[in-house]
Amino acid sequence: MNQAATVKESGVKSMGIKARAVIDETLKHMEPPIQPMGDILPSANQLRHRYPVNAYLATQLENARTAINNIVHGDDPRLLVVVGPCSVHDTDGVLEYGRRLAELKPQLDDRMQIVMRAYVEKPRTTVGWKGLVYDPLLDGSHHMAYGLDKARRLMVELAHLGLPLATEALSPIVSDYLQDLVSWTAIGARTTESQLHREMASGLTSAVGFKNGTDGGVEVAIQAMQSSRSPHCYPTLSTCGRPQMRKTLGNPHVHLVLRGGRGNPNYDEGSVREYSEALEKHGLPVRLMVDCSHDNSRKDFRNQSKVLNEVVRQLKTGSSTIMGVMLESYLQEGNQKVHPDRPLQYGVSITDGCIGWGETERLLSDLYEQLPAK
Ligand SMILES: O=C[C@H](O)[C@H](O)COP(=O)(O)O
Ligand SMILES: C=C(OP(=O)(O)O)C(=O)O
Repeated sequence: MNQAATVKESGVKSMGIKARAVIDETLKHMEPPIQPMGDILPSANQLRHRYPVNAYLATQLENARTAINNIVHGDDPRLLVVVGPCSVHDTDGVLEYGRRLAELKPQLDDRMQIVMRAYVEKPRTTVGWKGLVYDPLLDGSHHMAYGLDKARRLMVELAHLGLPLATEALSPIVSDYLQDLVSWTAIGARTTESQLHREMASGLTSAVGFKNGTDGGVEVAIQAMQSSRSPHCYPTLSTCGRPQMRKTLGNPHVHLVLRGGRGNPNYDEGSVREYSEALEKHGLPVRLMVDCSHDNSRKDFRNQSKVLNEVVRQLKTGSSTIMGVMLESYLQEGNQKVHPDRPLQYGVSITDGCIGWGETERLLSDLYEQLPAK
């Protein structure tokens, strides 16, 4: 399916005629994605030029980042809701999901800030498919130039739907290809303790959520926050692709994300109180996000609604600590394995199990009813 046409035909209901004209003008200049081309990668600047952030998107991104930062700091009472697929493997399916979410979003905007997960890199516990950027054809061929191109193109198209985007920043090099399109960034449980990721986070323009470690350890995420709030100096590649020493100012918008650990949840009232005290003790803002998936759901997507209900209960008792939630959701519920001889089921995750669109719509509408008006 022609993706440019898909966006054009989507009829973004919440946008005016002027905004649509800007989108059409941008899409006119988009060429079809480059084809697999071996191990030469374009530079981040080349790809940014190919799929640019125009003036319309720049304003939208700035507004979304400001709103998210305000929520993180407690200056906006709305709930931050990061929702979307565990991973992107099929850009058509993810665009369809994005169109549905973009249609729902305006009805929720006054009580929550919706941000869509566009996770194009996946961390693995040992080995496995590492995401669209690394292996876009899902067959171990690792056409990374094609993967980067597809990922950036998808993010531009989703952003044009009016959706702020979230991603996990995994490779500090890949981050430069995509970060200008991202409004909320995760540093995952497997990399929270890594100095490279803390350095990267210290220079990102988006708010950054540090997950607690896979063993449930929250201390590493608190240390990561302390590190990333400080300036850093580190070697990397420039956006032109040359080795560069990068100096960062420190990121004041870092925060904690509770995702459970070793099969045990950590979103209960006692845990939230304990981690709030730890944040306070370290002089950090007492604001955190609860990831309803991963070990908080005991890795069963059917438990995400239970986690969300408990978060709502805590919010209703007046807790000002929880400022956001994360849900793993896609078009169809569950997940599937990639098999070379079997076609994939459309709209089903190939990484962690997700709740389906029907449940997502229901949960978000119920959540809206239970949240106080702004
Ligand atoms: O979020 C997805 C997964 O939990 C994460 O990528 C780790 O997956 P794995 O344990 O299957 O490698
Ligand atoms: C991999 C993820 O989370 P975690 O780092 O908590 O496992 C994710 O959110 O996709």
